[in-house]
Amino acid sequence: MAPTLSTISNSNTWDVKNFVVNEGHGVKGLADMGIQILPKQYIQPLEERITSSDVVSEEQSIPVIDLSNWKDPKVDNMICHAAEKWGFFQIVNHGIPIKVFENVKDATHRFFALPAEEKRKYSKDYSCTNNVRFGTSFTPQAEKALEWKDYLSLFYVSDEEASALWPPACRDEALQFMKKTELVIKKLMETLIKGLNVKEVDEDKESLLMGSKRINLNYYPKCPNPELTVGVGRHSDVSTLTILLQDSIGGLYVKKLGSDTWLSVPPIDGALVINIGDALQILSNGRYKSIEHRVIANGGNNRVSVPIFVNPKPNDVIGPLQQVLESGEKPLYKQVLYSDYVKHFFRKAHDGKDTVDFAKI
Ligand SMILES: COc1cc(/C=C/C(=O)SCCNC(=O)CCNC(=O)[C@H](O)C(C)(C)COP(=O)(O)OP(=O)(O)OC[C@H]2O[C@@H](n3cnc4c(N)ncnc43)[C@H](O)[C@@H]2OP(=O)(O)O)ccc1O
Ligand SMILES: O=C(O)CCC(=O)C(=O)O
Ligand SMILES: [Fe+2]
Repeated sequence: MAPTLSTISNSNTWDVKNFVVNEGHGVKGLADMGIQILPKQYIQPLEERITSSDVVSEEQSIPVIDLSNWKDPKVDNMICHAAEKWGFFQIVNHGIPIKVFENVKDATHRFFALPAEEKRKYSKDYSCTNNVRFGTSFTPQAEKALEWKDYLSLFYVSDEEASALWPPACRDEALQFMKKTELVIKKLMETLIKGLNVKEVDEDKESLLMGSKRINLNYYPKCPNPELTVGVGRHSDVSTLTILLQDSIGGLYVKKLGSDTWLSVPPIDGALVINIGDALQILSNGRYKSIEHRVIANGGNNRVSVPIFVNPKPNDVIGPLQQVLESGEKPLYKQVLYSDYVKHFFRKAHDGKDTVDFAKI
């Protein structure tokens, strides 16, 4: 029987988690019912909520790098400097048509507007492939409090597989976004690798740095008590590099390196947010930083974001690159199978930067 607004308000007697997670309604299903009070399953401990005293100032934020004159070596220096000191930056004038961004954001809204029965076909229990997964929160089975977010996660294998298995509501736009960002991703990676004294990116290196890609479509519905919960908890990405498209709503916060303060990442029309992931932190022996970030919930608007996670291949072994250690630097990380690293990340709740301990010597 469909729950009524009054049973929903009393989340002691109604199984919210079953409705949202197992029945595949997602948190959007909950928000669409018009709940006025946040169910207790979403109330985060105080230390996980972001307050104004945690934020430095709205004026200070991550670097914005203009790529219109990429031939200028200063641009390469800015990219490597941002990767070392901030772990996060935005790029503008990158040459990717804005229409591609608009299309994939519209497609994200279109997918999440589908009825629960349609979206559920792509959930872990029903999806005919591990490469397509609709879900909610992060790891509901391991989390003490749920996160206010639904997602569709698409692991790219080939155009043919995407055409056959990705949801028609968003597959062409997601694929187009991946294709149109390819060149920028390649150039960013070459710049970063040159900055590590690696002269040549051969086939093995290319696989390690960008052998696989995953695109997520994130949906954060309007929330009745945004101050009590989070959109995404504190984490760093397990990718080498993440390319993130956010809409105009805002809500992404990034930890300032070496401090306990958080900076908001303001939406800039036409910009992409770039961040270093754990795999590149490990490969660079800690020179490039994968930085903790999180997303707040929003009381006034629905929000979407679309990250492309650029990764090693699942079967690659990652550890500090030999070229980085040539100068006599001591390795900080051991060699680990990348899929073991990712499985470790996905089997626990978000816990800030703790995932990287898995690879520490
Ligand atoms: C969702 O909210 C998020 C997501 C993120 C993501 C940040 C990233 O950086 S994603 C980039 C990750 N890298 C890759 O995907 C490339 C390499 N891929 C692999 O190594 C494998 O494909 C695999 C991801 C390890 C899955 O391999 P498989 O053999 O299929 O293993 P399983 O046993 O099925 O899965 C292991 C474990 O992980 C859970 N899981 C798998 N895929 C996802 C997914 N896309 N989203 C969420 N969880 C996933 C799966 O349920 C399994 O857990 P069990 O407990 O059921 O064993 C950042 C922030 C966010 O909020
Ligand atoms: O929605 C955002 O702005 C960031 C999402 C994020 O950090 C992630 O999906 O890994
Ligand atoms: Fe992230």
